[in-house]
Amino acid sequence: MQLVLVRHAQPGRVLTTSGPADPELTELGVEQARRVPAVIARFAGGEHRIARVVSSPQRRARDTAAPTAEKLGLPVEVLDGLAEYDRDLPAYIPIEDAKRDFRATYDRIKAGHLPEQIDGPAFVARVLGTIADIVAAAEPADTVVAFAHGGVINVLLQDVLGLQRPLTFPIDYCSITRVLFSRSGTRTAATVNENSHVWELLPRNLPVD
Ligand SMILES: O=C(O)[C@H](O)COP(=O)(O)O
Repeated sequence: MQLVLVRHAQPGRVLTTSGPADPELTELGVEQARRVPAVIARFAGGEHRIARVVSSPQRRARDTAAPTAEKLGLPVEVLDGLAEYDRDLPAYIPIEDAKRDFRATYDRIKAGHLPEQIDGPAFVARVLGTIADIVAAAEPADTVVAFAHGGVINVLLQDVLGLQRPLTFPIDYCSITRVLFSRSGTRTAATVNENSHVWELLPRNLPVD
């Protein structure tokens, strides 16, 4: 089966809140999310079918999933285990803002490490367990589309590729990463961070005023 992982679109910045930060998409994020359905629909055809659309419970992932699920005529199945490592934190700073305003946090992520306050092994076990359940429930010709997060996608890639650090890859908003699971148990990272469908909508590629 093929697992197509889509990182959520750009969310807003939430700095102070009484509970966990759960930002909505920005206008740019909504536009990015609209680019996803046409790309995903190409994975259906022949004996291949898109069997499920699953999502992290966080709003930025669910709202990114919505246009794709609508185009496919499938529900968005929320899976708690696909939540990002930051789900209980009271702040969300988009990575392009962190680069400017929270340099130490940004540098730590870019060096491949989860934030200090995160229980890394518990996060990895929760994500890998959830993905193992998705794979076990799928038929060999199925594609499952999972809307998730940079950390979730990275720790799966770490496991599949045997990498040392949890956060090796820059995973762009609405980019697509595909992992193949064979009947015999072989796992293959087919593509990582495919982003041409949103290239000019990525913050670093926007026109400079
Ligand atoms: O890149 C980030 O901002 C962090 O890894 C948080 O993950 P997310 O933005 O993909 O939820």
